[in-house]
Amino acid sequence: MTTMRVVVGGAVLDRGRLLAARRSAPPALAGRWELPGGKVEDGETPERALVRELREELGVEAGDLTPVPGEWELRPGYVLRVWTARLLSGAPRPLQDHDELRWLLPEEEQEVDWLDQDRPAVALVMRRLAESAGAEGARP
Ligand SMILES: Nc1nc2c([nH]c(=O)n2[C@H]2C[C@H](O)[C@@H](COP(=O)(O)OP(=O)(O)OP(=O)(O)O)O2)c(=O)[nH]1
Repeated sequence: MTTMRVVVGGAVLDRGRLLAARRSAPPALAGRWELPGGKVEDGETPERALVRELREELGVEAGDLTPVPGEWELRPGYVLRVWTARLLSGAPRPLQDHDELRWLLPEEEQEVDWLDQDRPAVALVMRRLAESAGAEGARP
């Protein structure tokens, strides 16, 4: 039986923007932008892994996790799954694995060079953000 290793990615949302993180390693991925996160460890649920990774990498507490439908192959044996998340406390800082962070509005999605594997999930999240911004704008 082959076991797929799950890499969890956090689409951290705040005030209508998505947090993008620029990888600092390994050399093949450095400089490309991703959703912060990492590998689920043995015995850990994906949601707990994501909360842990966001704490380690960004120094924040995140919650209100909602799965983004879909699963994206990263390389043989590894899949990416994504959750939207809200900040409960702290301001994100690039503590580990990243050297820059940016908050992007939906129309700024293409301003960073996302890892290819992240693009479908990022597009879904940005579409939803744009829709909810539109709905808010339409309220009296
Ligand atoms: N964190 C993260 N990794 C991604 C994304 N997209 C993508 O292809 N990857 C790849 C890069 C890495 O090869 C792998 C995740 O590894 P990682 O280095 O972030 O995981 P980790 O924090 O658990 O690190 P480690 O235990 O291997 O040191 O998945 C993404 O959006 N977020």
